Amino acid sequence: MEMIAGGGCDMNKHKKAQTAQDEAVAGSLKKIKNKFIVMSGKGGVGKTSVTVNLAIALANKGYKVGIMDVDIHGPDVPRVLGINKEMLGVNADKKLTPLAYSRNLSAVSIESLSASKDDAIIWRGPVKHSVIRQFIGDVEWGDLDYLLIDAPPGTGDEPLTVAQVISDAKAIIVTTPQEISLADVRKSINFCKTVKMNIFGLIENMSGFSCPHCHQAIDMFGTGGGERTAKDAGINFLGRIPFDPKLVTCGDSGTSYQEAYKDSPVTTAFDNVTKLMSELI
Ligand SMILES: Nc1ncnc2c1ncn2[C@@H]1O[C@H](COP(=O)(O)OP(=O)(O)OP(=O)(O)O)[C@@H](O)[C@H]1O
Repeated sequence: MEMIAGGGCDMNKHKKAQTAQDEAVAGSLKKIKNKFIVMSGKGGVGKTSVTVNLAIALANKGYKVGIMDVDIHGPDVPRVLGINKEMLGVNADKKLTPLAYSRNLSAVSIESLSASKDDAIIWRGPVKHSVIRQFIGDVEWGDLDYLLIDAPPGTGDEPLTVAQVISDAKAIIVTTPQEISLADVRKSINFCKTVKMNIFGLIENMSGFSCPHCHQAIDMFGTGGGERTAKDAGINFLGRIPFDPKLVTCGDSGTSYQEAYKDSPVTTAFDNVTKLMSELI
């Protein structure tokens, strides 16, 4: 991928490239009906797991779905989808072709551009901004019903770039039920207000655990805090995803949880969230 950021001696050439990329970005976005950025105030609350599973649930319903992994420093989407051995292709128009997970679901991640998966990426904000624009404009996304954008935790360069470049992107905030996570959610809500990004709703992840032996419900991190926070902030509560250790093993091995555990409470929860999403848009 040719970088157009980082300065250049020929200003005219740079401006021309910038205009061509603006047009490419606008052209790609025009073909995508719904854009959602999945964000959280705190790390490890399950953003990637939620993004991937929402995408699979939507694709299973027949929607065309793309995942754009803008977690530049910790790109996990290809691994969780089980397509981390593949690299992005290039088509006849010199556009990048996303990784195909299934007929309805494709993904783009920085992970699928670098041959060495263990390299640390050390980029400043402007380079990340440029890469995210290229992930939109230089990728042949085609017509999509949903683009889900997996952002790193917090309110840094990546969500800021998404807010600036994709003006109709809406935020889905993921939290766990503990008070510490909920405090961080309030920061994400304030970030969205500041950058004028609509908040589509909030999902409470790791919400309750059903003991596999006695089936008793155990509230490991509490439950209901997400719904209360959503209500207080006047935003949609999209649902609760229960804690299930099998999600960890599936995520680590790149196996589809929803395929393996079709009737589980987690699969049902993702199905319900995606139903609600299509009702609310
Ligand atoms: N509902 C759940 N039940 C059990 N484990 C879960 C659940 N959701 C996520 N996990 C596990 O929690 C860990 C963190 O999840 P994940 O990587 O999706 O979080 P993240 O918010 O994207 O993390 P990061 O801050 O690193 O971007 C993973 O091991 C994942 O498998």
